[in-house]
Amino acid sequence: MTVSIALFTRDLRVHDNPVLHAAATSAEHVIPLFVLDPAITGGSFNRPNRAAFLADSLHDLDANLRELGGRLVVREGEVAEVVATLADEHDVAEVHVAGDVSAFAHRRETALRQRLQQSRRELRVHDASITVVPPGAITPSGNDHFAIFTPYYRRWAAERKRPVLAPPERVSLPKVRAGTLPKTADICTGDTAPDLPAGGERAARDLLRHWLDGPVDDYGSSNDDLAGDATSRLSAHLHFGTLSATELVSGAHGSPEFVRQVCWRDFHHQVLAARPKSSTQDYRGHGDRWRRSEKDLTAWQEGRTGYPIVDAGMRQLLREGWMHNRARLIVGSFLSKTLYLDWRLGARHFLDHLVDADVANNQLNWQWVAGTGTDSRPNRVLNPILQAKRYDPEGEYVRRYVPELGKVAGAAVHEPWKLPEAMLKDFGYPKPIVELKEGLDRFRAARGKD
Ligand SMILES: Cc1cc2nc3c(=O)[nH]c(=O)nc-3n(C[C@H](O)[C@H](O)[C@H](O)COP(=O)(O)OP(=O)(O)OC[C@H]3O[C@@H](n4cnc5c(N)ncnc54)[C@H](O)[C@@H]3O)c2cc1C
Repeated sequence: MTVSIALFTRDLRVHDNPVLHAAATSAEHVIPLFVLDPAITGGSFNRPNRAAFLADSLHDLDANLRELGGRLVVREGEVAEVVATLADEHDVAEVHVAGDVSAFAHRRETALRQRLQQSRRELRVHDASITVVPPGAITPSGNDHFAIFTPYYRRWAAERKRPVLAPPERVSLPKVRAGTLPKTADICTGDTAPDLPAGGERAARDLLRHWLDGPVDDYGSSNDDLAGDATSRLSAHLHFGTLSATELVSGAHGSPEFVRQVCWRDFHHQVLAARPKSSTQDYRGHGDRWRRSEKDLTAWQEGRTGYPIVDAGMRQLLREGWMHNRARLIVGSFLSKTLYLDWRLGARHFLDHLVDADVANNQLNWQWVAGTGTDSRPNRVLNPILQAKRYDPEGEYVRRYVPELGKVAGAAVHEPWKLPEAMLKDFGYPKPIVELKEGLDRFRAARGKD
């Protein structure tokens, strides 16, 4: 009898899963394993919104594996130790795991390899599981990664993608104790966002079907329409791997604008893989000496800056654990440029609340917005009023998330300070915490651009 282990990390699905597929075809029996590692549950990345999504996803994965004749095996403990012990108990020949790019993932892979080597067992790492094109698989001449998106995208688009894999026909377990599927509270305590989406592969596949059935065709013309909410909302599923990016791209090939956007995800992963320190250190420093202001930071976090479009984005984050990409760009520029506060503070707040947050996409998008990353125009500053009028022309998005301004019709909602003083007071909405010109002058001076 041969046994393999499929170690799930952030590939919590049975469809198009190279790890599960290889483990199930390389041995007669497979142990589909998830390990709750205290290094994760005790770390600063573990937050209620993602914990709830993870718990949903694990329960759903278990249900999907049961339909294939198996179930999810759960253990708690240090991952390399747990896997090695289980491998010894069942005389496992191969352990399969997805390749990943964060510093934690690198440490996990090294520890697993070393620990398994002690008992001459093999670790097989599947690099095209989390991204479409494995990080490092394509490089420009003379560099170990692409630092500019457009040339990366050209090469990425031309690259041959692996075929989409069907779920294994059968998942046959050896006799093994299943362990206990965790509830959200077992992973992390604290309040979740009131309108948090559900996790799990079934929810992902419902969204995918709906998305590919029509909305994806309009992506190029509507992805920046804040009120239209016309993006896929698949980001958390891509983060937890309840949907495979390869399958998404393969199904969406008729919408090149959408596929190009998904490519940003691979782009940031290959930057982080080559420059692990860019999760905390400037990718391209400008010698910034960021301001410090608890008051400004709190106003931004709570959505009380006095700029309705910024506040709407920040409150969407608190309500849903998710924010529209255009709003992320606006609030990010506002924090790091208009307020000139350290991008790491913004990234930290996003990590605390975003259900889709991951190190590559969050930290490197923050660096892009702050001009310390891969943006070729690092000193551009988004004017929140112009952005609001362009991407929320009727003010609908703002009224949805800033109810105090619910009675202000049309685009007037973007400049409440122009309303009669008494009316504004009645609404209880704050005055702007900074003049835009003051913020712009300060930023330009700091970057030596005045
Ligand atoms: C400051 C800031 C922080 C961000 N933090 C994250 C994060 O932690 N996690 C995250 O997944 N995305 C992040 N993004 C990127 C983007 O905002 C989200 O991926 C997107 O809003 C998710 O919604 P959607 O699934 O409807 O996207 P869609 O527009 O439908 O796009 C489809 C998929 O493409 C990928 N994608 C789209 N845009 C980007 C991008 N700019 N960078 C990387 N991948 C992208 C995502 O996986 C997304 O789900 C951030 C952007 C900014 C400006």
